[in-house]
This record gives sequence, structure tokens and C-alpha cells, in this order.
Amino acid sequence: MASRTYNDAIDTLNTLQTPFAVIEARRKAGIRPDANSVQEMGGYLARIGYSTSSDLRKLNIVHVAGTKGKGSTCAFVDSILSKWHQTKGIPKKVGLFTSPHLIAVRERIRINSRPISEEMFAKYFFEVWDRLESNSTVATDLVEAGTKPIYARYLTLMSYHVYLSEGVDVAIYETGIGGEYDATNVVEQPVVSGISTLGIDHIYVLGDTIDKIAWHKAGILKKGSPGFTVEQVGSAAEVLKKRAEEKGVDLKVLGVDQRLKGVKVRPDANFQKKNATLAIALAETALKKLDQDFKRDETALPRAFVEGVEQVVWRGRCEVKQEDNIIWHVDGAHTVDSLKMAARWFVEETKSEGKGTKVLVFNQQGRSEAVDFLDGLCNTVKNSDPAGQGFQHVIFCTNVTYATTGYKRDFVNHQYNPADIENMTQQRIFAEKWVSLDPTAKILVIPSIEEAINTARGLADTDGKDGSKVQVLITGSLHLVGGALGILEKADAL
Ligand SMILES: Nc1ncnc2c1ncn2[C@@H]1O[C@H](COP(=O)(O)OP(=O)(O)OP(=O)(O)O)[C@@H](O)[C@H]1O
Ligand SMILES: [Mg+2]
Ligand SMILES: [Mg+2]
Repeated sequence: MASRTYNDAIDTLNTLQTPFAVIEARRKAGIRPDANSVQEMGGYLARIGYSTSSDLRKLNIVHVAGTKGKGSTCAFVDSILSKWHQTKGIPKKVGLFTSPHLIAVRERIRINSRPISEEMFAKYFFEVWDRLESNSTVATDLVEAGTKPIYARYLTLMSYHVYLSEGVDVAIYETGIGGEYDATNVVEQPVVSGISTLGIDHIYVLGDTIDKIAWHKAGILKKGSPGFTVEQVGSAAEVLKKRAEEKGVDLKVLGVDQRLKGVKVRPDANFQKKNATLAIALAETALKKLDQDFKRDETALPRAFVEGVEQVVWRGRCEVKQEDNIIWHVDGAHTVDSLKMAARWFVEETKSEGKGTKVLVFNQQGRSEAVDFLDGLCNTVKNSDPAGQGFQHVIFCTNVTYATTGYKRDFVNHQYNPADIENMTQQRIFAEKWVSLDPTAKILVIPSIEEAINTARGLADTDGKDGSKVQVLITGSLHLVGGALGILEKADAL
């Protein structure tokens, strides 16, 4: 391979996406990830020169699964540990591995809270590539030389190489999908495992009941590693408890941490306090191992913890951006429950601007069940308004970033049916559903994020004449939100 820039790395990475047709065929044949998927990851690790037991142990992995709040919890842990690092020099380097990305792929692999640089990404990307191609590295019969893991798994594999090469001494890992068969579950002895709020998502892979989903998530609990979770809905709690017992893990169920009283958690909502509570327990457990002087104080949080929680940056979640006559509310929620949370957050934020026109910009690509996300979103806003006024304008757009140039490289996605995007099939289904939910709303179907944003700006010019600000909620997909933030900030701000 002649040229090896960041863009080359991303283009090459994109070739590892499973094409839509293959995904379809697998679904029809009922093929799902299974225990082999994790074994294979072990094989790939061996091929690039690492052992799952001794090398991964050096990373002191904090492992987090859950349906919602994984990323937020991981970001809290990262922020707390960074503050600890600033005051005590421990840990030396903090790794943070999350998914999906918001604006650029390299966000998924962070060191000391910053996405690794383009240069570093390209370097490690191709090092892994070469090692996988080579026949001369460690012998393993688990995977053949030359084979590569698919997109998300490749990034997981690469993250271990990055962190081990860069001397990271604590690494926070968000699972991709589920837990038991997730690529990140190749870790044998995490420092601690945490399970955030459970709900329904990824039903094809994980099953269609909360119990089946809980079974998968509990797969990250490991004997010998402490485990924590938050309060869960009925049967999910039972499943977690039972699996923990089977594995010999003393799983602690945390109520909201009383020491958070007076700490500014944003948004000031119960779900976020649960995320922060879990993160505190995970950070405490990691620090107990890393810092000999660390002692848990039952009555108050150390300053680094308070600052870590208050100053966390986790973009694309509950973000507010002001523009002349328009306020953008941006949240990447994409499940039934989290969209209700997002709608409630929007209602709270906009309460004082009662008369401003409300606009929704929504998309969710490639999940047929997404049409059921709309009820809660529509009704939460409508029911909270004294006059029963919901969104006056509703815009459904695809996740194509730009009107003329199409996708940004980091967002190229081969996993969806291209004809559906071309014809805006999904968006038309959403539009039809919304008519039944709120016949008074003005509904638009628009081909790109850029045009959707410009349309909302146009509405602000007409509706904002009375001095009120138009309130826009952008939600339904992290890809939509990432694209939108890039456009709103006229830059690829990370
Ligand atoms: N504990 C929670 N319960 C319900 N909703 C939540 C919770 N935490 C966050 N959310 C909502 O879900 C959105 C996504 O949060 P976050 O990125 O933390 O989740 P995640 O588990 O990493 O999800 P994914 O990786 O599937 O995008 C947030 O913007 C917020 O609206
Ligand atoms: Mg998810
Ligand atoms: Mg996430």
C-alpha cells in the first residue's frame, strides 16, 4: 500500500464494513454473533502479538455494558480519572474506547480524554493491518493469516495495540453490542465491570425481551473482578443477579450516590445521576488498585471526583447551541426509552421560551422498529404543553451529511440499503406515522442533514419575527447528531 494517510486508513477501514446484502443474507439464515466471535478476537490479538491474559491485564480495563448510558458512564469515569491524574499523576495515561463515533472515527480511541491524532491513528491502523497480513507473527489456528475482523472489531483490536504501545495504565471500554459475545469481552480480568441502564435495543442480535438482553450484558461480569450496576426494571435485575451468582461475582446494585448531593450533574435528571453513580463506583474501584493511597470516603466525594462529574464533556448528548433566532437542542438518543428522556429534557429546557415554535429534526436509519420511537417523542412534548401543542414542524431527513457532496468519509455506511436512502423510504414511513400521531404538524421529508438544518433556519426567519426563538430538537441517531454538529460548527470539531 503506497499511501498511508489518515484518509487512507478510514477508506481501508470502510472496506471492512459488512455490506447490506450480506447482513440481509445472514439475518435470513439466522446467523448471530456467538462464543466464536470472542475466541476469534483472541486469535486476532495473538496474531498482532498480544496475549489476552497477560497483555490486556496491563491495561487495567474498566468494562461497561448496558443499553443506555454506557458512553456517558465511560465519559464520567474518564473525566474523574483525568482529574485524579492532574492532581496525583496517577494514572499515568487514561484510555477511553467508545462507540459509535460522533464526528470522526478517531474519537473512538482516546488517550487522556483526547481522540488520538490522525497521524497516530494511521500509524497504528496500518501496523495492525500488516501484522494481520503477515504469516510470521505468533502462530494461532483461531484465525487465518490475512483475514481481518469487521469494522467495529478491527477498531477494538486496534485500540489494544494503541493503548499497549502508548503505555496506557487504565483503559475504559464501552461494549459495542451486548456483552457476552462483544469484541471487547475478550478481556479476561477487568479491574471492574459496570452495567448501566438496561432497555430494549438491538433485538435481532440480543433478543426481544429485557431478560434476554440482560443475559448478554451480564456476560461482561468476570469472577475475580468486582461488578456494579444501577437499579433495573423488574426481571432484568433478577437475570443480572442470577448470572452474577453463577459466575461467583458479588454484583452490587447502586442507588443514586448520596454524595452527589450538591454536585452539579448535567442534565439534572435521574438517569444522569445513575450514570454518574455507576461511574463513581467504577473509578473508585480502579483507583483502589492503581493508587495505594486511595481511600473511599463514605461521606463525601473527593474534589477530583466532583470536578470530574461536573466538568465531563460528552458531546452530542443533551447539548444546547444558540444561534441568532434559533436554539438547537441536540441529543443522540435512539431507543424508545432514551428518546422519551430526550423529549423530557427538551421540554424542560424550553419551558421558559413557551411561545417559540417547536421543530423536530429526526432520523434513524436501518432499523424498522424505529417507527415506534415516534409515539413517545410526540406525546411527551404534546402532553407537557398546557395547550397540547406539539412540534409545529417535523423534518425527517437521511443521515447523508451534505446536499451536494454526500457523506463525510467517516460516515460512509455500506450497511444500509442504498435504494432506501435514495428514495428516503424510511423517512417517508416516519412521516406517515407522524400524521397519525399529530395531524396538525407540518411535515417535511428532506434528503440531507445540511438541507434539514437550512430548512429549520428558514423557519426561524419566518417564525422568529416576533422576537421569540425557534426551538429545534435534533435527535434519533448519533450519525444525524454528529453530522448536524459538524455543520452547525462549520468545522469537524471534536
Ligand atoms: N441511564 C440512562 N437511561 C436512559 N437514557 C439514557 C441514560 N443515559 C443516557 N441516556 C440517553 O441516551 C443517549 C445516549 O447516551 P449514551 O451515549 O451514554 O448511551 P450509550 O449506552 O453509549 O448508547 P449507544 O452506544 O447505543 O449510542 C443520551 O443522549 C440520553 O438521552
Ligand atoms: Mg446502542
Ligand atoms: Mg455509546
